[in-house]
Amino acid sequence: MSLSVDIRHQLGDTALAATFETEGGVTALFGRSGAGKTSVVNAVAGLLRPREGRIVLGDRVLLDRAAGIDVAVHRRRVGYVFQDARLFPHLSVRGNLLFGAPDDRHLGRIADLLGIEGLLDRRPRALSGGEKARVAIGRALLSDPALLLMDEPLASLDQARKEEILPYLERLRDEAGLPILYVSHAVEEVARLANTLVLLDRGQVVRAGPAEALFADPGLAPMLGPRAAGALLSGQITAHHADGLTEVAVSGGRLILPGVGGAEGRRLRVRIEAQDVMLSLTRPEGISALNILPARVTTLHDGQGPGVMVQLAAGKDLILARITRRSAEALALAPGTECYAVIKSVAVAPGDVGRS
Ligand SMILES: Nc1ncnc2c1ncn2[C@@H]1O[C@H](COP(=O)(O)OP(=O)(O)OP(=O)(O)O)[C@@H](O)[C@H]1O
Repeated sequence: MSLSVDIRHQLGDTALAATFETEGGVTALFGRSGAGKTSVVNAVAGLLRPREGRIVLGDRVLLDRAAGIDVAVHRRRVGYVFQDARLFPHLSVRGNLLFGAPDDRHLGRIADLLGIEGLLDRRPRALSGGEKARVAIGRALLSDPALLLMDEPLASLDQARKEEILPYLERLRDEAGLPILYVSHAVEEVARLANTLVLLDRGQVVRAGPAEALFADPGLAPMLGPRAAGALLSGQITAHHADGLTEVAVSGGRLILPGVGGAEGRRLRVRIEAQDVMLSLTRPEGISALNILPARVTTLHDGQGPGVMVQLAAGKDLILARITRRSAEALALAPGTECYAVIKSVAVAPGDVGRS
């Protein structure tokens, strides 16, 4: 289901002006603190009432200032998951899940989707942070929403709990069939989940579009953080090896990655960080790195320091490599240069690999 947002509002000193469209899946709102992410989500929920604009979900107009339409919060059919789970302490997990649900028909399916079937009779105080987050997501889903809003749902969790929940969020994205507007300022999370990326800065949308294209854009690296920049490759598991490595076919060749779970044939999204990619003009021999992909330089983008971000085409995928300007000059890299992208297997962390 599509969502179209086109709003303007004054927030103190910040002029919020957000325009973007998405066809469904996960749309991530990304930007630094104060960029306006929560305000956009609140406007979609109906909690913030923009001075001007239009918000349309599927064929329902939620807001149209010019036409005098402003649908009330409880009629918008949006589920909202906050950073802190906000569960009711006096209700069991079952009671929390069914609070606001029209009936309990979907309780079993949603509890199964989120892996909380065994927790239904517990009270929130007897849950871990990750379990609380999953119950909060379940409660939002059971209210029969047409759209799910998630404002930093993992921000209060440690890395291990985040890793625990991300696969459930991927399932939700792929199986629940409802659009998700997802606020985060964690690049890894956005890289795992987003189909569409909306980059916000000081209240304005800087860029909006398909996540793969934006992650591969060297010009956006400063905004994502040069150390966090990295392209997304789509691949498919072809074999699990006895030494714990997994072979993944990508359009430009094959990658050997450390222990990726999933059956052969499973489609994956792999994030390769730009700082983990080396470039060579000849195919390297006698090197420990297991991944060597033939590639062609498409663009070079100067950073502010001594670094340069190189975008390469490897098959149908784009890769980013962050190298020094000195190296780029020594190799005489220019658009069209044929080279090899060299990636250490262990540089790809388990959190960089997700379902696609
Ligand atoms: N009611 C308000 N009155 C005045 N200014 C506001 C109000 N609400 C938000 N702002 C300002 O608008 C800007 C955007 O805030 P918002 O909470 O949407 O940002 P955010 O990107 O979600 O930030 P964070 O990542 O810190 O949650 C901030 O500068 C904030 O101070």
